[in-house]
Amino acid sequence: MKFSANLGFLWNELTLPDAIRAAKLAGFDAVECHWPYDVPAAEIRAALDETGLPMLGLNTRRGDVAAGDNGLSALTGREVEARAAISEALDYARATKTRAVHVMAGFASGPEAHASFIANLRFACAEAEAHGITILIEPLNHHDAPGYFLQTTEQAQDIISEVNHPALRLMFDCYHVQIMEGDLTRRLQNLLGLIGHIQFASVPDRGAPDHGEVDYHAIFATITRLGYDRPLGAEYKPAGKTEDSLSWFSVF
Ligand SMILES: O=C(O)[C@@H](O)C(=O)CO
Ligand SMILES: [Mg+2]
Repeated sequence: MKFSANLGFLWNELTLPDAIRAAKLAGFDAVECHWPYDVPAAEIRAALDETGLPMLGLNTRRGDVAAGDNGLSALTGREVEARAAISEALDYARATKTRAVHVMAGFASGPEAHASFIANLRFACAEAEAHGITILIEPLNHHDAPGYFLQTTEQAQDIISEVNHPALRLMFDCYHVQIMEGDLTRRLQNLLGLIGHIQFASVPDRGAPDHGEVDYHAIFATITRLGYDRPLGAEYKPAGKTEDSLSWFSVF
């Protein structure tokens, strides 16, 4: 198996360039992050070049986090901000050779929110395609993100088929999908052609994948059997130091 360190959670006490170096030292094959915008892209690019690790993904800005925003692209009336966030993320991705941008929907519901999300995703896909960047959408669970627009893979599947653009893919985060829908093995199998990236964490505590209600031995075996060989995103919250949370790494 190949693994990507999600630096939003792993080594998040370090600067992002140093976290990239720590992931390399620990033996990860790739990295991904959440919101890298406080760090000049050139510094990230230098750390990636130095370590040889690819950056698999980053997220669009959430908006006004202090006011409760968690993404902008499904927010009717906030299209200008949403598209600025998408363009900013794509520029940052190009400058760092990051492969995918996760377009965050935000807290919203209903047909207007759906229409806004579709229109903003079409904008994102058209911009991304020219640069070979993938656009990801990710269902989040309703305990961690109550009221988030995108909550299930079924809803994501409908959105992907309505947008109907080759740049748009599903971020299948096993942690969120297990909480909302379960049936991980069948869902991975059925959605394989739509999946752009897979992430994992224990359920329900979002820790390392060596405990909890999901048997990651079985899930990773399924992913391998399906022929998916890209790095899987370790997006979990270490109980202590990241280095002390990595015993699962040699097991899988
Ligand atoms: O699962 C998550 O929370 C992340 O993948 C993310 O990008 C949104 O916060
Ligand atoms: Mg995730």
